[in-house]
Amino acid sequence: MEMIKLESVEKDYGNKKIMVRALKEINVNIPQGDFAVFAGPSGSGKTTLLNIVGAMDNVTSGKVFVAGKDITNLSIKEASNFRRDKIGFIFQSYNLIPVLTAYENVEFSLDLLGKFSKSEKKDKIEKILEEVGIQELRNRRPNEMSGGQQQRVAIARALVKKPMLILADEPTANLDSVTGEKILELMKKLNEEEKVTFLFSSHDQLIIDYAKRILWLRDGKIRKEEIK
Ligand SMILES: Nc1ncnc2c1ncn2[C@@H]1O[C@H](COP(=O)(O)OP(=O)(O)OP(=O)(O)O)[C@@H](O)[C@H]1O
Repeated sequence: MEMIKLESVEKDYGNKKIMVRALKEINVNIPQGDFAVFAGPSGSGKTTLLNIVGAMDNVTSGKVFVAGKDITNLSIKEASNFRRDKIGFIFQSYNLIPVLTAYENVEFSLDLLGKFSKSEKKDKIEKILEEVGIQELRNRRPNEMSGGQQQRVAIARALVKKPMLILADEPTANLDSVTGEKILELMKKLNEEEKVTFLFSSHDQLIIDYAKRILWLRDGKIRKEEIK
């Protein structure tokens, strides 16, 4: 099954006077279970594409399908439900809630779904904290953890609801290369064992090395698709 399908996607920012065409005639097919990256220089359109796939931004023209659903013209409410139910997000700046502990940050993601009891949540959270290797840090707040540890919490938060798709925007940008590699190994394991589809945006060579599919962007166009 296709997890992501983009058909003739174009994206303009601005108005008639000052217009930036951020994406031009983008056609993409990413199958379920893939480990794919949008790669390319700064300003080439990577983040814009990731935001479109995550229903955080609308296209100017073209069609967007994710997990078999047409998400091209969702209302604000539909888009937010779609993100909550189908997608896990990981950001370069982690975006954890500072007043909550690691455990509570992960719990918050399940609370949004509103369908699990306290003990169901506990089982899921403990399992995922162990899987990402931070069980002993469960009571720490973000400012009491290293960058790599915070990124593990962010991964646990994205994964705990078992999303079909994880979107990760430059997830290794703030990590040293050893920590970045550990995080990527973890993501690869989750991709292989849990069959979660990963889509990255990055110019980090490490992510490009790990990716199974590389979509090379330049000036808002896909210049080359590389499959390993
Ligand atoms: N909100 C916005 N308003 C106007 N132009 C924008 C906006 N967001 C992005 N752009 C423009 O769209 C183009 C693509 O930007 P985008 O952020 O998607 O690139 P990127 O490849 O993710 O870059 P980086 O690696 O620097 O994050 C750039 O020319 C950028 O200046």
